[in-house]
Amino acid sequence: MATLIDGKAIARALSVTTAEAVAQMVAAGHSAPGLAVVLVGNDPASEVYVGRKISQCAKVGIHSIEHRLPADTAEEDLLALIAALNADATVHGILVQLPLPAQIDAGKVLDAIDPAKDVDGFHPVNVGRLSTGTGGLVPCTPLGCMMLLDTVIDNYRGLDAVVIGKSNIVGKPVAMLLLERECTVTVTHIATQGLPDIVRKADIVVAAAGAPELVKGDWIKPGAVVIDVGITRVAQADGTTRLVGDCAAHEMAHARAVTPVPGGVGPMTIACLLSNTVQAARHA
Ligand SMILES: Nc1nc(=O)c2c([nH]1)NC[C@@H]1CN(c3ccc(C(=O)N[C@@H](CCC(=O)O)C(=O)O)cc3)C=[N+]21
Repeated sequence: MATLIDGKAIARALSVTTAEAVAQMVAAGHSAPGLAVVLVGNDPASEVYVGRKISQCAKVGIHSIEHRLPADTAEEDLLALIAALNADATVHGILVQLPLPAQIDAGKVLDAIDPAKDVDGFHPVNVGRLSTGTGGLVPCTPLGCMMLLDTVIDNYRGLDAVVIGKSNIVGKPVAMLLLERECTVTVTHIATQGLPDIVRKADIVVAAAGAPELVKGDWIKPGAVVIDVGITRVAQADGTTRLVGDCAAHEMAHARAVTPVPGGVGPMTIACLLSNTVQAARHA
């Protein structure tokens, strides 16, 4: 039976370390790290995630400031808020929840965040730093994926890693992190031809296509490690809903280890956000 990688427990352990780091900073006479969370509009999923981020901040001693803006906010008003947060010395991290409403150019907004406060790691400077392996803030979900992999793999050198999904938020940065560890990395996506056969070669599979149960059991090589980043709420016959990942979870028994959905990558994303906030505060 495949080992279930307990993302909840690993995230909890990381948050304990983060809380200790915060306590040390405060004991040394510094102010607590501050995280500004910006939510534009009222997408229900975003509200749930933002609420979770805020409550986790409180648990580790990070001072969070929530900025809620109406769905019809003009781009220039959001840019003005970002400028104010950049200039505010009590704010060490800035997170603008995505997706943004259609009238706002998300690229412009991410470009406007001070790279030193970009705890999501989405600013082009941090993307460049990741791709050259020269430090910077690393996106939370990819960082969390690597921490989960680290619990079952100690030497990545020469392993075949297949990433499914080419997003700027997960697919591309996680590919960079795997490459840094000297995996042979193949980045695939929903239009990749012969995807099952490519995945069959993988020692490590990171599924981040946002396509529920795309990856079947017979795509997975026996002994492979599977990180399931996908999280989609699907309706069931009885009218209730459930969360499903990008992998057919019940078909993964022959894998060496798998992450559950929920309880896998999701909790790590938030724990890494808190950890990035402390890192940004330390540098400041
Ligand atoms: N600027 C920005 N940064 C983000 O990091 C960001 C974002 N925008 N927009 C949306 C996505 C999605 N995301 C998740 C965070 C936590 C869980 C999470 O905690 N999931 C739990 C609970 C799932 C549930 O019950 O809903 C789990 O998987 O166990 C999931 C998804 C962060 N995102």
